[in-house]
Amino acid sequence: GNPIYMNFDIGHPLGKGQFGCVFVAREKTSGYIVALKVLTIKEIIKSHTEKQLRREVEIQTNLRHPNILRLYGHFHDEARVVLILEYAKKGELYYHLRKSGRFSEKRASKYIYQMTDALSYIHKKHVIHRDIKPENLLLGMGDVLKIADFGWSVHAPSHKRKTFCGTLDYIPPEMVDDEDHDEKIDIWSLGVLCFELLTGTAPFETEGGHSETYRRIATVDFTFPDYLSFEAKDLIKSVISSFCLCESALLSYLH
Ligand SMILES: O=C(Cc1cc(-c2ccc3c(-c4nc5ccccc5[nH]4)n[nH]c3c2)n[nH]1)Nc1cccc(F)c1
Repeated sequence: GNPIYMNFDIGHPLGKGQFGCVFVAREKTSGYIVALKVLTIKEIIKSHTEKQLRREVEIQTNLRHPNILRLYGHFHDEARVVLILEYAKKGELYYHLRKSGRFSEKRASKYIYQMTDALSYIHKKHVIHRDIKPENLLLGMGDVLKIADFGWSVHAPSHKRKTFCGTLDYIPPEMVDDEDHDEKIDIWSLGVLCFELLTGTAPFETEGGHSETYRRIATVDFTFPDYLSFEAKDLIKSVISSFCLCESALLSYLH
């Protein structure tokens, strides 16, 4: 029969993604609106992202959560791979943040709540996103947040036991970087995202180069604008510093 993309009326491009372009499309029989992401096989091979693509398809196919963009399926011909993704009616969160400069605490707290719900769902499945940022977030109807990209997500390392019995001195480096530490990377990003939604800027953003930014992250060197409520500052401080605390506590113990 016809190649499967004949089942879709292809509409306008929605955006040029990292690895390919995304089009709005309507499935002919059901009239269902979707986002089709077209990746050329040549590009996938050239950028050696085949393994990452397979992992992302596998992860995203198995995730079912209102705040995680659905991957309905995928198909390919000899030249390209096409992903059938959920269409998010209100587009990129980043666009709305730039347009309004910064969100009210009421609006930002709704998005952070939805993010937290989605993160606890994927962490229970031992999936870590590792790339939470406004550019990877979309908005569906009713202002529902949708995590769109799982390009850098991984399955957390499987652990025999949670706590170490005996001294820490003999544990290998890979065990130091344990699952809890990994999941905390997403929580750290949640703190950074919270700051960015409330102020329109990233907390450690600097005009200087990367080294300046790294220094500021390592020393948790950021300041809050005056308009933030005590609660907002308290939440961001506790989320960001809890990561540093456990990280530095563990490392200082080991040296
Ligand atoms: O590549 C992505 C993530 C992704 C999602 C999208 C994307 C981009 C835009 C939209 C939109 C959308 N709706 C809009 C409304 C107005 C303006 C712009 C809009 N974009 N809906 N759904 C989308 C989905 N681009 N890239 N996932 C992926 C990649 C490889 C394997 C896999 F299993 C998943």
